[in-house]
Amino acid sequence: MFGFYRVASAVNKTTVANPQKNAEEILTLVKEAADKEVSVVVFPELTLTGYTASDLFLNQTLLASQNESIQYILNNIKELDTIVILGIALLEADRLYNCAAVLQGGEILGIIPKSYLPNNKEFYEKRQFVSGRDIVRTATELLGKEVPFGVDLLFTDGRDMTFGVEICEDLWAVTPPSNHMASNGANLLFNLSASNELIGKHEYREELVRTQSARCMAAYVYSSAGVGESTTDTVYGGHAIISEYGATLAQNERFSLESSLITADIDLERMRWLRINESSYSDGRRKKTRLIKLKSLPMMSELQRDITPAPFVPSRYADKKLRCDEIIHIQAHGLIKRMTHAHIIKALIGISGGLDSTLALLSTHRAFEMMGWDSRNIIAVTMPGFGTTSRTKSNAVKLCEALGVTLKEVDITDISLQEFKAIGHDTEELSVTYENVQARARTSILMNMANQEGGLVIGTGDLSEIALGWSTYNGDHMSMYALNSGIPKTLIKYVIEYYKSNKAIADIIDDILDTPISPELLPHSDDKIVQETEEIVGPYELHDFFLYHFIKYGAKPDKIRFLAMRAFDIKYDEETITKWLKIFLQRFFNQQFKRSCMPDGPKVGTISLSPRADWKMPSDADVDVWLRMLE
Ligand SMILES: Nc1ncnc2c1ncn2[C@@H]1O[C@H](COP(=O)(O)OP(=O)(O)OC[C@H]2O[C@@H]([n+]3cccc(C(=O)O)c3)[C@H](O)[C@@H]2O)[C@@H](O)[C@H]1O
Ligand SMILES: Nc1ncnc2c1ncn2[C@@H]1O[C@H](COP(=O)(O)OP(=O)(O)OP(=O)(O)O)[C@@H](O)[C@H]1O
Ligand SMILES: NC(=O)CC[C@H](N)C(=O)O
Repeated sequence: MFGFYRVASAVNKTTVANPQKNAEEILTLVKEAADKEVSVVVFPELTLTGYTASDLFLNQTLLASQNESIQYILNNIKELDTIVILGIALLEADRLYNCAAVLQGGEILGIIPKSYLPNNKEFYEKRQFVSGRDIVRTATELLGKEVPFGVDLLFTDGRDMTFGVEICEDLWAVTPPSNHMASNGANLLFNLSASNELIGKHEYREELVRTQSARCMAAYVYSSAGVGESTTDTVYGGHAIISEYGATLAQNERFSLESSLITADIDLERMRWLRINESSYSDGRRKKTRLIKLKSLPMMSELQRDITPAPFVPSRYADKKLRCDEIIHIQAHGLIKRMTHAHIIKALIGISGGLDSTLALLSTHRAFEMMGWDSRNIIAVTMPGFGTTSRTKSNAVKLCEALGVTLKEVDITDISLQEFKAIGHDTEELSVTYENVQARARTSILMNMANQEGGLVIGTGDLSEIALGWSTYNGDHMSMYALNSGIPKTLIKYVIEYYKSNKAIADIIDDILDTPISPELLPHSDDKIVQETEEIVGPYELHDFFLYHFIKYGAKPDKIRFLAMRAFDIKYDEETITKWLKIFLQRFFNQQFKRSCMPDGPKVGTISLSPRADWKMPSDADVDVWLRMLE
């Protein structure tokens, strides 16, 4: 389903040194996983014997019993598609290896030995096992059959999933084997562990799993031994973790007295496309691997993963002050460098009482504060036209007064009427010409005033408008420094909201946030806004969602629609989402020419559309292939 797979981490209740009893518990969990449409389920290290069997591993009876239990499990999973990864002790060439066995449909597909054996303090694995670090391109015999054996094994379904397996300490080593597995194409990594609990260790463990998933641009599924393991010297809490690209998707409650199983729906298609976008991934050294083909996997009937409707906005758990301060600092530092370099001490901003010019003014003001510059050198220009309402104008004026910046007013009605006359435009015809004449008049005034004042014009257009080309070419599209160009509309609102911590402007900001988004280019009716942007181009929350998935993961339109339906639930139906997604794609393609010559401006989040840095695209590319996916 659009590159999603359900994976599970199981922690079985263990009976040390009793493989047959453990096999029964394992089978119960495997059946639960299969019922939940899980593709792969991973169990803890040395699952069948228990990790803490110690010198009993050196006794023939335990090993024989373990192998019988493997056969028993194979017999019982013949009809299942779910892949099962178990920890086993393997006798090979008269040495004992601590291994992971990958089982599917009654067969062992491969066995991977542990590379790094912990051998200090509470761990003494080298007493029983040897490292399999150098085992490559070989096979072993188990239960009368030849099975691929080595650290070079990867498993693929031939579609979006390729996985590799490592064992506990492997992840804690300086160079975990999963690094190489990921470099060779594994986008899903499993770890079978036995990690005892010590004060604070679980936090470090989770961090390790999470950061390894980020470093490897993969999903990482971890299962550690738990209840029933020997407590002779240590206690095992049974930690299960599923992370994907730096985020933990699921984690269990440790210290459970029963078996547990957690699942998560991971997006492996996303991992593949992220990697294509990272040159350091492509530069990773490749080693020789053996790719084992999996049989068909269970199909997921429904996605069980939360998709955020506001991917650009920090989650409610994030520290708002930290996030906003970071954004404002990036903006302010961009502007400070530009102004000091150009020996310019004044900044000009067309101030409309809308969201974008409000943020541009606030962040410019913050930059001036940081530098101890006189805020009167910020020249805010209000330029009322045919559509300007008293609400927006008065908010603009009040904000400038509260911030102590210089406020100037230049009415653009006469200039616009003169331009209409000069080009022979009928003033009753409220066309795009009518709108753009005003937008261009404002830019022309700002730039001419900048020459007069020796100042720099601050651009206000945001990332969402830049994506949609919702600006007038060579009008508000142009400036000397596009301060908001890296911030999408949904994030602009979030940052402006934060500025309310300044009590002197809190009420004004509330009203600005409450005003419908509008270019105010068409004549108002009874001082009311007649032109609501989101009714014309569509809701910005949808466009920001589309933009994020389109750029960051190169997602196909049908997947973006699927994700949007999941994220927005009943707020928008499929027809509405499809309609605005088509508009997004059409505008994104046919408005590239505006981006190709956009002014400099700071990148703020992971997505920018600067033609010099992040996004290079022909201005005459055809959008049909993308639109067809929505038919
Ligand atoms: N691929 C291409 N390469 C080069 N040029 C291309 C082109 N496609 C069209 N063009 C040319 O570009 C021109 C069209 O672009 P342009 O003149 O900008 O005009 P256009 O994009 O048609 O109109 C601007 C729109 O932005 C809205 N707006 C303006 C200002 C502020 C806001 C706001 O809410 O913030 C919104 C305004 O309401 C209007 O609907 C045409 O003359 C066309 O020939
Ligand atoms: N009445 C006005 N006075 C001064 N500048 C204006 C006026 N109207 C528009 N502008 C300038 O043109 C830019 C684009 O206009 P627009 O109205 O779309 O933006 P906004 O009001 O700042 O924000 P939003 O697009 O979120 O409503 C503004 O940010 C502002 O710099
Ligand atoms: N079984 C192991 O390899 C355990 C070692 C590892 N450092 C841990 O405590 O998680």
